[in-house]
Amino acid sequence: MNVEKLTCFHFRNYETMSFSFVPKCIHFLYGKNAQGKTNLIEAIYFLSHLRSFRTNQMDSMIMHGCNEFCVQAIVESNHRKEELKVIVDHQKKHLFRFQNPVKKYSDFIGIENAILFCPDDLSLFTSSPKNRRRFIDMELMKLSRTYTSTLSSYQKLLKQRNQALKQSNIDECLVQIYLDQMIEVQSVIIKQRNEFLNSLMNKARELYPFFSNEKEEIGAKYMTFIPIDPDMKSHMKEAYDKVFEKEKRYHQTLIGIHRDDILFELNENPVCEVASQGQKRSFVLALKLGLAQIIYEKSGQYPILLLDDVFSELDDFRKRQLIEKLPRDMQIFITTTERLNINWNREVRFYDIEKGRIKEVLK
Ligand SMILES: Nc1ncnc2c1ncn2[C@@H]1O[C@H](COP(=O)(O)OP(=O)(O)OP(=O)(O)O)[C@@H](O)[C@H]1O
Repeated sequence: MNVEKLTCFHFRNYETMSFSFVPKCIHFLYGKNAQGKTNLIEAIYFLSHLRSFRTNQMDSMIMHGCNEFCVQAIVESNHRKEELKVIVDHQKKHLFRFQNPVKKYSDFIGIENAILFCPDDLSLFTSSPKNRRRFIDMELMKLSRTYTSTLSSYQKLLKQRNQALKQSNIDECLVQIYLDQMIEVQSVIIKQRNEFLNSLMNKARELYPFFSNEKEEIGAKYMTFIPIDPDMKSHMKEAYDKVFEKEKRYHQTLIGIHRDDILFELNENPVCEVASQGQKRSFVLALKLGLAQIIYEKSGQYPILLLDDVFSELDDFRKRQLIEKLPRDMQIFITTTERLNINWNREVRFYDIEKGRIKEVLK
């Protein structure tokens, strides 16, 4: 998959920008601090995920003093062209594919499939469970439209059940109707999340030794409120029966997949407790490149790889190993403030970014 052309209008510090990029090539975005390198990567990421990796506030991406932004791209996907456009105003996102409006996010997310590796990724191990669930959910949403609709059904049912539990006179029959449906969708979601995590870890386990000098074992466990086995639905019924009196007192659903977590492990200890920064970096690199492999196996093409400011964080050994492991067919965007003296052994293009303007340079 390749971004062939990217157009930004009133996006962060890009007033109007339209630029063509080369397929399967490494694009090296160089510039001093605060010039717009990450903004450009954010625009590509936004078209893939319909959200930013830096903020939950859509408004903050609109150029100061303007009312809306537009990000548009021509993307090559499995030898076919896709034309994608998103306009964001202060109220909402407007999606277009080949200039036709797209109503459902699930029909848009993942058409352009980009994966990101940035310094903030290390917080995956230490931040709240919500971020770890989001990591898995975003990737599954890009890979499967049915996952997106199953997840949004769950969120809708959870909201409805919570509303029913909030009433002073709780309609227990109605609460049970929502619960029966929630149990059905949760068993699907748990299975998909768990299978995805297992296959991702199989890839990551193979890749980790390339980024680590030591012999270490990495692992991950999907943590949910019931045992993951063929009897999941009856386990759920039991668990909800046990907690129902408490739910009535607290007026909300107290257990469910909206509280699940992933426990990442290094030599069977929680990563957040034992791993050094370097080990966390190696772990995330293995996860992201493992993800690229999974996407390749499922879709027949590599995603676009966005590496934001990561080379300054990696030691020489990890830099070399990363370069060696980057698939040759992958289009890659790398931001950095330093001109790197590296033999890439493949086609590389260099760009200077200054005050929201991009210009191709020789080196
Ligand atoms: N909504 C916005 N409107 C206008 N300018 C913005 C907006 N949001 C951010 N900026 C500007 O974008 C610039 C930051 O761009 P970006 O985050 O891409 O920096 P960078 O080149 O990656 O720098 P660094 O190397 O420090 O990470 C800053 O000058 C900031 O003021």
